[in-house]
Parts: sequence; structure tokens; C-alpha cells
Amino acid sequence: MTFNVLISDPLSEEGILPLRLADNVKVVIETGLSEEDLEERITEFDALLVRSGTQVTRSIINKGKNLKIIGRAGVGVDNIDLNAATEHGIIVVNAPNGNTNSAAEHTMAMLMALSRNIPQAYLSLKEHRWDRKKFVGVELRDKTLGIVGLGRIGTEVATRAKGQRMNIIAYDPFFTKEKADKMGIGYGTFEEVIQQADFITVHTPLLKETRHLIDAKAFGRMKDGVFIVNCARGGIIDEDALYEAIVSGKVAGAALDVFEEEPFMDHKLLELPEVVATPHLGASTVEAQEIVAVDVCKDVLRHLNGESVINPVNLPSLPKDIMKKVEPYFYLAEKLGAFLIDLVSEVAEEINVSFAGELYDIEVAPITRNTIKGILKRHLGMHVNDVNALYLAEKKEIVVNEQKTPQAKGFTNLITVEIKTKSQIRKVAGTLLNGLGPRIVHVDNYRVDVRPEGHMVVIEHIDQPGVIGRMGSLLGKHDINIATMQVDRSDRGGKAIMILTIDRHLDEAALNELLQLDEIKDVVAIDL
Ligand SMILES: NC(=O)C1=CN([C@@H]2O[C@H](COP(=O)(O)OP(=O)(O)OC[C@H]3O[C@@H](n4cnc5c(N)ncnc54)[C@H](O)[C@@H]3O)[C@@H](O)[C@H]2O)C=CC1
Ligand SMILES: O=C(O)CCC(=O)C(=O)O
Repeated sequence: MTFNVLISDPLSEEGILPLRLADNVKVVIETGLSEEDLEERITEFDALLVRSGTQVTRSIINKGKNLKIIGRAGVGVDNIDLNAATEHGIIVVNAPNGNTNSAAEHTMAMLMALSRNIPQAYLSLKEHRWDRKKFVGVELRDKTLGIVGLGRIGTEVATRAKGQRMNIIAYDPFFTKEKADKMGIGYGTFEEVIQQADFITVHTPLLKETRHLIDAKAFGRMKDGVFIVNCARGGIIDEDALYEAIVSGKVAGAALDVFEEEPFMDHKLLELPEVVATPHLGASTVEAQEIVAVDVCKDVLRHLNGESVINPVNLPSLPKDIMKKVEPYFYLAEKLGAFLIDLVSEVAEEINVSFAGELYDIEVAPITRNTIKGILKRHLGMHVNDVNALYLAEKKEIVVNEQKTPQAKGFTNLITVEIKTKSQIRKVAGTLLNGLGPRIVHVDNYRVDVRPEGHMVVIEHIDQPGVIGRMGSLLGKHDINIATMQVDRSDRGGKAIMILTIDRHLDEAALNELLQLDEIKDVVAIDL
């Protein structure tokens, strides 16, 4: 099978080599497409790769009937409708590490350009003026740099600004006084940071919570003559408020790499001599572009080839060593879910997934997602996947619970799936037998040993002599060969269960005839 990959923003040619070298991938590069063009083009593609230039809207995603993955060659994913992608089961991946250094270096360049009026002085000189008085700057040394958002880039900026002998004070919801002491920088609340800083630089993502984080009220609390740097995202700073704060003299100057609307040709902030700006160049270095493109292309390839990705955005990411431990359980988990929902054949209201034995100590959320996927696929079809399984369960108002216990009833690992419906509670348990693969080991309270694969029949009956024989001849009459059989009972003469694996699907006629036998209470055909 050949996968079609569309690249809709300029990406480093060296970076996309992994895709070009793959023999099952066809790469198409079409940049500068309008939303309408992209809606039309996207239908034939399995993967879409973008930088910040393409807005991947809900309507584009809706049209991507073959779309499996969206790759963002960079960090910020605010140009991708993540909810729409998740709902459609489309995984979004980014390249969070490749441009950290470049963005931090650009921030420092902007900070210095701002403090020493370098762009303004250069322009003046180009206009044949030798004006030294006009461009007197301020030193960075001993000034306080307030960093809002101390993630990858914020931290790198802190390290570099220390080299400029600045005092650093930072705020981040995940930053503590202890971490600050270790890094040799100051810790403050958001309020403290904006009140104490001579220069403020923001390095948060653009989220609902960070939109206009720096607004007129925030400017009001800052020192007079403060300088502002934004190399993160337009929208974190309210541009109208910034304009007013510069005009009023509250803010001495601003260095901006990013804007609320991009791209643009005219911007009122650029009319102010106190503003220095670049057109979103933070990540625009040869090195960063190559790394982010390689990273994202590799993840796209992994996903198209059915492997787990390294940098998922709409799925929790797991370190490689943990993924190695959980991945072998995915098949078993999905099959347990599919088996049980067929057995129940009613709408699930609650699904409880329990993990025992060696699973007690590992991250099991991806295994749960596979169980839910197995359950929902039966009714919602093939578009259910790891990405949208939990979203779809929530949308169907199905409660999903995950539990863990160290005791595994004699197994080294055990996954138990329980489904509650309006009228019944049923459960199935399975294990991964070392060297022998997955097995179903309990159905309700019965003990069995069945491979979760192929055509199966679950028969609930009364434990009486002759049942097995009658059932066997009936299937024989229908030319249905029994491959394996497992039987267990509650007590002698009581309820019993029989699980058969057969060589073909149990058709309606054979099923109905089985139900005619007095001792047989229920028959369910399951195809895994
Ligand atoms: N100008 C450019 O070309 C580039 C811009 N960026 C932008 O920079 C942003 C940051 O990138 P990274 O440092 O790699 O991301 P990151 O995820 O490592 O760091 C973001 C930090 O912001 C913090 N944060 C979230 N909400 C906050 C709030 N309300 N107040 C304070 N801190 C908050 C988070 O806790 C996190 O530590 C990206 O989201 C992207 O938008 C990234 C690369 C290049
Ligand atoms: O793609 C780019 O050049 C922008 C990089 C960026 O803004 C990001 O990685 O968030």
C-alpha cells in the first residue's frame, strides 16, 4: 500500500528525506493553498505535514476521509484544530525539541536588538543619517528579566540571560522555589514577575488560559519603562493594550516575533519606533528546520507503518521503555473488549478495566484505550482508534474506570474487563502467557483457556450428560468443524459454559438449532 503525504508549508528538504526514502510513501509538496484548496486536496491524503503557516481547521479535517496523521514541524499546535482531529481519530504529532535552541537564541537576539535599538539605528544609517544621540540604549547587566513560562525555551533563555549577568525571576505553574534555587534564578508568582521585571519575555503556548495573559491590567502593574519580548505566540499579549502602553510611555519598547494575525503586510504596532519585529523567525534556522522536519517525518512514517509515535499531541506520550512493556498487551486488551461486548450484546453503561500482577506497576492507560477501542469498534466501526476511543466513550455517556491490584489470581499478569448494562454485569479476563501469547482465562466466574482469535461460540448450558455430544453432532450436521473446546461449570448439574473455536462463522440456522436444545440457555457467535 502506498501512503500519500501532503506537505503544505515549506519544510527542510534534508528533513523530509526519511519520507522520500520510504518505498511506501508518495510525497506531494503544495504550499500556499487556501483553506478551500486544502479542503478539496486533503481527501486523497493519508498524512498532512505543516509548519505554522497552514491553519488546519475543522472543515479541512472533516474532509480528510483518509487522513490518519497530522504532523507539525515545530512546537505550537494552535494552528491545528486538535478537538476535530481527536474526534476523527487522527493523531497529531509535533517536534517539540528541534527548535528550542533557535527560539531561545532568537529571543536573546531580540532582547539585545531592543535594548540597543539596533534595527532602528541600522535603518537610520541606511537612510544616510549618522544619529548617535537618538539611539542611546540600556544595558542588560543587573536588570531583572521576568520570564513567563519556564518550559524548554524559557529555561534556555534563563541560562543565556544569566550569561548577560541579568537577574532572572520566572513564573510557570510547574515551577517551584526549590527548582529556582537549584537553577540559581528567582521564583515569583505571575504578579511578582510582571511587577519586578525590567524586561519581560513570554514563553507559554497560546491556550485559552494564556490568551491576553498580558493585557491592559497587567501593563498597569508593570514598572514604568518596562521592555516586552514576545517570541512565543501572538495573542499571549493583547496587541491593542501593548500599543496603548507604548504610546503612553508605560512600555519603553517591544520586540515581537509573533502576532495575533499572521501573515500581515501592515501592522499598527510597526508604526511605533519603539517596536522591533521579525516575521515569525524564531525557529527559522537551518539547524532547527532540519531537526523538526526529520523528527516529524519519522513520526509520520512510524504511524503509517503501524508503529507507536514519539511525540503525540492528542495522546499521552510514553517513554520508549514503558511503551515496550505495554504494547504487547494491546492485542489482548482489544480482543477482550470485542469478546465481551459481543457476549453482552447490549449498550454498555459502564466499563471497568482492572490490571493485576506485573501490570500493577506500569502505565496502563494505553491498554485501557485499546480495550475501549475493541468494545466501541463493534458498534461504531473501523474509524474507532486509540486516539478517539475515550472521546467516543464519553460522547456515548459510557463511564470508563481503570483499577489496579497487585494480586493476579496465580497469573503473572491479568486484565479483567467488566461491562455493566441496564440489565447485566458481565466480565472477561485475559492474560499474556509467557511465550504462548494471549489467552482468555475467565468468562464471568468460569475458568477457561482460549486463544482470543477467529470464530468462536460461547454456549451457556446446564451441566448434564450428553449435551456436549448433541451439540457436537448438530454442528457436524451443519458442516462446522470444532477446533478447540473449553468447558467449565459452577457445580455438578448446575450452570455451565462451553467455549468453542470453530473453522467458520456460526451461521443463524446453526445458532437457532442449538438454542432448540433443552439444556442450552444461550448461544453467542463471536468473530474476533
Ligand atoms: N517564534 C517561534 O518561531 C517559536 C515559537 N514557539 C512558541 O513557544 C512556545 C513555548 O515553547 P516550549 O518552551 O518549547 O514549550 P514548553 O511546553 O516546553 O513550555 C511552555 C511552558 O509554558 C508554561 N505555561 C503554560 N501556561 C502558563 C501560564 N499561564 N503562565 C506561565 N507559564 C505557563 C507551561 O507550564 C510550560 O512549562 C510554544 O508553545 C510555541 O507557541 C516555539 C518555537 C518557535
Ligand atoms: O514553523 C515555524 O517556523 C514556527 C515555529 C513555531 O512557531 C513553533 O514551533 O511553535
